[in-house]
Amino acid sequence: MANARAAPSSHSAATEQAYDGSHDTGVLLRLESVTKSFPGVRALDDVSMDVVAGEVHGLVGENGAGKSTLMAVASGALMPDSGTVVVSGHEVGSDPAQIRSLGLSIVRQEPALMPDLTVAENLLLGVPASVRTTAGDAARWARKQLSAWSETVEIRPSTRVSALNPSQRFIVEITKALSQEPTVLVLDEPTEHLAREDVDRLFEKIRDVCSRGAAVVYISHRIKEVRQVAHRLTVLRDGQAQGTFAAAELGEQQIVDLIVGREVDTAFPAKVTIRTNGPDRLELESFSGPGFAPVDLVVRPGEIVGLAGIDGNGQREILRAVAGLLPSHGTVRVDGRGRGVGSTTRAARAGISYLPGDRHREGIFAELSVRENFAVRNLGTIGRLGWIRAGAERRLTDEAINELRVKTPSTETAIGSLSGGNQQKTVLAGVFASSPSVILADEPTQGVDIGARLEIYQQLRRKAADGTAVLVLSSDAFELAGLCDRVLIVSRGKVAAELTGDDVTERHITQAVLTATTTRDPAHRTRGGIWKALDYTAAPSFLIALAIIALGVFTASRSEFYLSDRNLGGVLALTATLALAAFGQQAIMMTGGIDLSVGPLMGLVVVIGSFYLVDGTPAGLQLWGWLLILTVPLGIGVLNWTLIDLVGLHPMVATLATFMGIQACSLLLRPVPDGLISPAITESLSVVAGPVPAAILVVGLAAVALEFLLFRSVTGMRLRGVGSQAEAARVAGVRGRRVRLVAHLACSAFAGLAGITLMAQIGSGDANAGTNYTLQSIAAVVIGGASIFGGRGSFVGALMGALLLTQVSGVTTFLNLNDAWQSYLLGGLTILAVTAYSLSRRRALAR
Ligand SMILES: Nc1ncnc2c1ncn2[C@@H]1O[C@H](COP(=O)(O)OP(=O)(O)OP(=O)(O)O)[C@@H](O)[C@H]1O
Repeated sequence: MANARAAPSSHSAATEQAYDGSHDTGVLLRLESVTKSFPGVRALDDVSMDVVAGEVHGLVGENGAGKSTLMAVASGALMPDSGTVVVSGHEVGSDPAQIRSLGLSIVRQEPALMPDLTVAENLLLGVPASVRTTAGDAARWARKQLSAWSETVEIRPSTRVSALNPSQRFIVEITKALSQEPTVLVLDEPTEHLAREDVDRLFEKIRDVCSRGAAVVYISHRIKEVRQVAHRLTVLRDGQAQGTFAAAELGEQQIVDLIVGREVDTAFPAKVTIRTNGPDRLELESFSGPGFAPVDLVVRPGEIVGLAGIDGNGQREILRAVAGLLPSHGTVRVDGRGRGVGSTTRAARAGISYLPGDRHREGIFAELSVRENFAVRNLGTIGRLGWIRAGAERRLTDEAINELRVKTPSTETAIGSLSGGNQQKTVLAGVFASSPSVILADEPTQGVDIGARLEIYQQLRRKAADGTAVLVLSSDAFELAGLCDRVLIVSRGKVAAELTGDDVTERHITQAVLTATTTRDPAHRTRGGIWKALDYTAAPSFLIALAIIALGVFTASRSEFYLSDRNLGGVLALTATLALAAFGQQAIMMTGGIDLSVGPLMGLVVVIGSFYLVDGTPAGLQLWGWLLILTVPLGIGVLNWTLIDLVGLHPMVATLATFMGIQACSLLLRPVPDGLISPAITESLSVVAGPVPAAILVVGLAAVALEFLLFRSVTGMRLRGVGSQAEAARVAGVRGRRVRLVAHLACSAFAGLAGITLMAQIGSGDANAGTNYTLQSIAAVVIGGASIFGGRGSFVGALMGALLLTQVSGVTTFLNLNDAWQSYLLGGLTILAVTAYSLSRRRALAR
């Protein structure tokens, strides 16, 4: 950025290329008169733009100008109010799958990845079937795709996406887009989280894409990058196109003026040294944590200190440990006080305020309004005696968002609907207003437009001048050079160099980062330990097996009858029934749903059987009975799906309604238990092989087959993908509704099968026979490792969970415990399992 003011430029005839159709033959993406409004805002107003073969087309504009919305329309994710989209010569509607098959790939500001799926699975699901390999070959194929990005890439195909840091998520997203060999590649602020060497790699890929005749749309606020890479650029302002220009003919300042539409000062605020006799504002002494060795560091009042380094060298971990987000050892002093941090509450109490680098995951509460997002960081100022002072809240919010020029229809708008840059500004406004002693800022200007970027630099400088210590982490050496008084170069977990005074330049920082040669202390590598082990899919089954064996051995030592054939056979038969119900519950929970109607449905099957499958019923009528037993559950599955997916009811509400409806039908048909099921049928359903019921053998084989389907087939990946992140799955071309329909049908079908085995066990028509199975099936899958939020679980885990629950119900008798113990044990086990699994997931998340 030049230290100069420039006059706003007009759209000179020399730079603007009016499109006269001469490029028609090479147009790969055409947007014509596209208009799109959201409540309170016209995001796009009659915007037209052509992207031609072989070019990089820059798309620039302030935060909220409409760039992402335009590309969402181009990729089919959003339906425009009017206007047309033509991709590779075909006029298209809002059909992401069709547009993708025509060769348009998009890398969004927030990667559309499914967090519970592995890197390989995300890559596989994200590409069209024509490019895709088989599920069994996914790991090898993914490794190949990733190594095309870089031979030294540190992303393993088997790692869950939830454990990746933002930069790695972008690399996976870009790799996914590139592996489709796109005709039009849209990159929406791809470099905000990338380290310098990855930016260079990306530019190389962009050149490759163009050299094979495809086109790239490049959205960025980094004008230098846009000028470096783009052939032409289109400027958007307040939803209107300001023209398309040949990039080489525009200077940096001209681009800035076109974007902002007014005179902009692009100078960094002057650096001022403040001298005080007081203690250092922030002091780290022998401060160590996961990913970095003991660090000594001070930030004096009024100082802005930068942290630089190649991504993954520990600089982010230092910042996060000071913020209390990572465990640490050593001393942190703020104004000479304090000893350790260890938690975010203690950090906040010490006056440390953290601006997260991962805005989507840690920075915003997407469903809450702009006002609430601001307020949550300033409860100390706007709260009194536990209550929010509405007047102060409104006033401070208005002031803060005006200062940073947050573009929002109102402060009551949900922050999730703002453009990325405006979200970032809101989070920053909250941090600034909290008047902290120390500001830790991780990539403070990510996604922020040029005008606001300068405002942020000025605010940081003003905060520093007021005595706040500012520690900034940025992958942009230019930003660090312009903003910081000192820059620390972190390499392999250690501070390898310090640049001060005149040495704080972009060139010196880049040079120091690239030449830093410390060695990492092996003791400070990240440790996963037990939590990481628990995060593996098979871990719950393993733990349950241990619990079953321990409980079994203990009970057998107390009662010789426990290991009798009769008891074991009984436990296994009951397990088969519960496991079948749990398989159904698992299928639906995998998609993020829940089915409360499972139990009554089992009861209804028993009731139907008690009318048609009794001795003396003609064969034709028995056949009719079997037909009903098999089809009624499928009908219930369709009904549940209709209520949830088509009518829009919450799964809990919808299936509670069907729970009551089915129960009422069963009670109407069988107000009291009656109707003896034909012994011939119950006996044939209760065949045993030695002490082992055939049913449990079939159920065991089914669990293995289902597990294989879940983890080794594209269908299984889709099921998990929809539950893990429905929107990302949709972007990946997965038809969520269809997947949920299959899950509902599977759930009810398994409940029907469980009803049949239950019928064999109780032998007569009892409307209440199945009701307990609803909660038990949920408990079994949760103990088996499923997440009630979807995306995680296991059929083998569900079977093991069912076995443990059945075992627990039985052992109380052998241990002479009263019946209440069944509930204690059941509740205790569920809480223990859920706590262990959710802790393991949190600990396994990216640092
Ligand atoms: N789903 C939505 N609901 C409501 N408003 C929306 C939605 N998506 C975008 N907007 C609004 O449309 C306008 C344009 O947003 P868009 O994300 O396209 O801007 P942008 O140019 O990409 O900005 P940035 O550079 O900050 O990413 C903004 O005012 C934004 O708040």
